[in-house]
Parts: sequence; C-alpha cells; structure tokens
Amino acid sequence: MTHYIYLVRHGEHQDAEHGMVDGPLSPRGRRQASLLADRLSGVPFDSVRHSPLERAAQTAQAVAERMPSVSPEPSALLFDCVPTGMTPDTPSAFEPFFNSVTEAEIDAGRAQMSDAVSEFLVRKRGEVHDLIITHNFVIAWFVREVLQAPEWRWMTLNQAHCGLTVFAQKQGRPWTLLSHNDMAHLPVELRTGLPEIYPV
Ligand SMILES: O=C(O)[C@@H](CO)OP(=O)(O)O
Repeated sequence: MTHYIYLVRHGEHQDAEHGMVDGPLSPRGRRQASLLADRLSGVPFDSVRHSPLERAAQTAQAVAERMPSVSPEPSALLFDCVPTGMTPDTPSAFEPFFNSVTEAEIDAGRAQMSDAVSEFLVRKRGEVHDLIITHNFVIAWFVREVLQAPEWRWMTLNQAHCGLTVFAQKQGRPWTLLSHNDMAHLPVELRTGLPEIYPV
C-alpha cells in the first residue's frame, strides 16, 4: 500500500509578463492544463487540493472536468510564498530577489510552509493518490523537505508550468521523490516557466 502525492505547478497565467500577481490562465496555460488532465486521467485521486489563486484554481478545474468524481478544494496553505530568506550558503545570484522580499513576508512564508508540510506530507493509510496544484516555490520547498536538503536549496529548484512531480511513501518508509518536473505530456512549445539561465 503506497501513498502518492502528485505536485503540479499551475498553468501559465495570462498577465505574468505584466507583473500581475494573479490572473486567469493564458491560452497556452489552458492547453497545458488540458494536457495535464489527459496525463492524469487514469489516476484514481482521493483528493485534489489547490492554491486559492485563480491560475491554480483553473488548472484544478481542468483536471476535475476530466474526472467527475473529484472535487477540487482550495487551501490557503498552498498560496504562493517565500519560505526562507537569504542565508550564507545561498548563491549570491539570488541576492537581488531576496532584497525585494520583506522580513514579514519571509516569516509568514516560513510559518505557512511549516503548516503545509504538517498537513500534506503526512502518511495516510492504504493506497492513496493526492493531487496538489500550487506554485513554484511551494513545490520547491516540498521537494527540499522530502530530500532533507538544507533549507536554502529550495531556491535552486524549479518546476515548469504543469510539470509533474511525484512523491511516494510506503508504510514505515520515508517519502521518496519518484519524479521531478516531468514534462512528457507537454510539447516543447508548452514547456514554459523555467529560468532562461539557472543561477548557481
Ligand atoms: O512567481 C513565481 O515565479 C512563482 C513563485 O512560486 O510563482 P508561480 O508558480 O505562481 O509562478
């Protein structure tokens, strides 16, 4: 009996290039969400939870349209957030980003991620399939947590729009990262949301 958690970053949103913090999916984002729904259509999901932001809610809706038995539910623990600040080990290339984030935002992000890990990374009994549709930084934090990597490393992990990351846990075993940012369901022109240059 295995508990699976499928983590997906929402599809591309319409006004991302204008710096808008939220918005509906772009036409490309709707295609990504539809291909994601095809990809996941054979999975017997027990739950679908998503960030309350519109781009994540619309991505969850696209999956639910293909699977009438699932009812997506929003969770405030899956909002976009910044889980930690700059540390002595963080690559200096990230300094401009962290300079733009306030201490209050980081405190809130840290508290949110602590609660999210307690809520979502908990072993459920039996064969379980949970889907989580959320944001790049939230998935990065969960992956870092499963790998037990130092805190600062979340910032170096990236997921494409509608990329698929899967965790699994067998009874009595730790969480395993089965796949990370799998984009096999997305044609090359829909593989968006990754950095053009990866800072190291
Ligand atoms: O703003 C971003 O780059 C990421 C951070 O998590 O958010 P989103 O996945 O919503 O694009």
